[in-house]
Amino acid sequence: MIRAIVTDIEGTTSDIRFVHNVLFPYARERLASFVQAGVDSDPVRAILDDLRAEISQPQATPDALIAVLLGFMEEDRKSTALKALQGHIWRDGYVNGDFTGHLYPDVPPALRQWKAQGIDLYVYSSGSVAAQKLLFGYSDEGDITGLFSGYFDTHVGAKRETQSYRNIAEQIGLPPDQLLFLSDIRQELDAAREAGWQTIQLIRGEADHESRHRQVSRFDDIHPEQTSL
Ligand SMILES: CSCCC(=O)C(=O)COP(=O)(O)O
Ligand SMILES: [Mg+2]
Repeated sequence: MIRAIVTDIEGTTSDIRFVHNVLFPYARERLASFVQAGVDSDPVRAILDDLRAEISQPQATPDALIAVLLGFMEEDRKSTALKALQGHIWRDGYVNGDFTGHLYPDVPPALRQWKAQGIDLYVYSSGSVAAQKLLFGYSDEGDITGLFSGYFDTHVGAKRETQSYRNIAEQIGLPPDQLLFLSDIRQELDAAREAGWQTIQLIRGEADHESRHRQVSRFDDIHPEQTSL
């Protein structure tokens, strides 16, 4: 029996094009000036210190770190420091109404139905917890953060590592076979399955013929009350 559902964002609840064509360029264009303006105070100061630790360069200057961050953005590196910084930059965009967090239309009704069935809902994304709360707080359908019982980011580990799902299960406090992970990425689902979780792959675009996970194209094709997913 499924007692909690943990969902990915990019490619699962939300269009990958929103993340790559709206959020990432918005952060890239503002990254250097945001860092330069905030270099002497938190949160920027703390994020730069975390980045120095992440790259083992304790003496790196802010300009050098800006270059590292832009390089990370280029390769879509899931750096915890980069993700924290992006979350702070995106805040302005959401608050100013430059964009709203994209949600596939099938997502909010399904989340509401699962919640009404007594299933707890969580988010796990490489985007920082603050960024996740912004996306769902300023979503196409308004603030839907009330549906979620908790959020996880790379502080629990990377999404393709099995230990991350063990850590999340421990924090949620449920046995892994009562947890369902939803993602578009086969390797993330493989890691969750390895940790004993149930898994479903969202296929919002291109088919994935190498996957051994059950596949659906919409949230309303998911029926967690059925024992056999
Ligand atoms: C909180 S929305 C932005 C998501 C993000 O920054 C990202 O890199 C998505 O990565 P994921 O591993 O969740 O696909
Ligand atoms: Mg994804």
